[in-house]
Amino acid sequence: MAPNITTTKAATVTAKAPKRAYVTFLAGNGDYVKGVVGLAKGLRKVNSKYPLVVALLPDVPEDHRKILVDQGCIIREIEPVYPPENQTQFAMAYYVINYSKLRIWEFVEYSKMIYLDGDIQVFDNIDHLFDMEDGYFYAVMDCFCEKTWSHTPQYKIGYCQQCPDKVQWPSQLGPKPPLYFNAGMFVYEPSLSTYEDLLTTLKVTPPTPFAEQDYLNMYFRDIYRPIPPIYNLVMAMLWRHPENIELDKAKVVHYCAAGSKPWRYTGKEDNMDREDIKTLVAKWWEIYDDESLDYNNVVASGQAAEADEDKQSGLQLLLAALSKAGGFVHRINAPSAA
Ligand SMILES: O=c1ccn([C@@H]2O[C@H](COP(=O)(O)OP(=O)(O)O)[C@@H](O)[C@H]2O)c(=O)[nH]1
Ligand SMILES: OC[C@H]1O[C@H](O[C@@H]2[C@@H](O)[C@H](O)[C@@H](O)[C@H](O)[C@@H]2O)[C@H](O)[C@@H](O)[C@H]1O
Ligand SMILES: [Mn+2]
Repeated sequence: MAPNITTTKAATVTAKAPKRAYVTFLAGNGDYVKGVVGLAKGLRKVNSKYPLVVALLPDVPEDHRKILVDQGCIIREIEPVYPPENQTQFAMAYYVINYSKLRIWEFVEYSKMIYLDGDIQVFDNIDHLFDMEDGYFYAVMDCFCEKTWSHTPQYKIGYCQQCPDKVQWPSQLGPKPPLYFNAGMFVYEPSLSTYEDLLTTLKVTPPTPFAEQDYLNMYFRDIYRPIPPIYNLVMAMLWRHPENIELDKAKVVHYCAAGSKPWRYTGKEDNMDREDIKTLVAKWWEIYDDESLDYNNVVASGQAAEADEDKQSGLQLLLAALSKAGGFVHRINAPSAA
């Protein structure tokens, strides 16, 4: 077979493909930037094809922005979104800033995105989630068993959608609530009309304890499709519903249990002395500390590979010419897909 010398990089690059990216959210000058760095390196380790966009609030300091750019992230500043004034107690005080996550619907240069919290790590490639059918909102079902849920009727009667048959939903409480997702990870399609409607509807919606998570659950309830818990392992599942979890198959881990953020981990809080938790925290640090996953190092080795490729294609042109001229070249490898 003659080498295909007409397949140039430029030709491949201009082929139109829907744009996709991962996206996370960063606020403040604290240590969550470490979470985002860890996530960027984790996505690189599993060879994700798509970049990580960081939607950040104006209060993220310049040195943190630089760290992120140096890690290959695309940074996009967003304006904070505040819920209407109200007496509501959030499950955590800082959840109030999480309404700002709604701005990511504005990123319409991408047709589909996967949102990941900064306290998430990926241990396996999940690019295939972009191929799921358009028109739905995909996320993993949450668990209602931790203290953070103590304000809810679900918690009070011991009902959890993870084991819906253990405690039956009492008819006195009305119809069973719709499936409820954890908003630390979801697959969605940016859209300006959805974005505007999300923000307009928020203005007339009283804030609730789980902030934007409750709101997104309400807003997308008709198009929500649950995906398996391996795509967002909410840590409490390990002790609340071990029968629903295959830890060795988990692709995405969400360090959301109290005391589990790897960069703050002390092991002292409830359940934090478990061996599985210690291992997951150690696995996060392994990625964070791995210098070979730093963007600069990966780019450098990538450039070296590209240079080799260029040399190779130059060589191939030469060989092709020679083969035409003399026919003494028996076998030439076709260039690898650019
Ligand atoms: O000071 C903060 C608090 C939160 N976040 C972002 O908001 C997300 C949601 O908060 P968190 O993950 O702490 O909530 P949890 O999942 O533990 O309930 C984080 O992952 C970060 O992406 C942040 O950047 N800075
Ligand atoms: O602002 C609301 C937040 O709500 C969520 O919190 C989780 C977490 O706090 C666990 O500790 C609970 O046990 C769990 O059930 C609960 O849903 C998301 O992880 C986060 O991204 C954000 O949307
Ligand atoms: Mn989180």
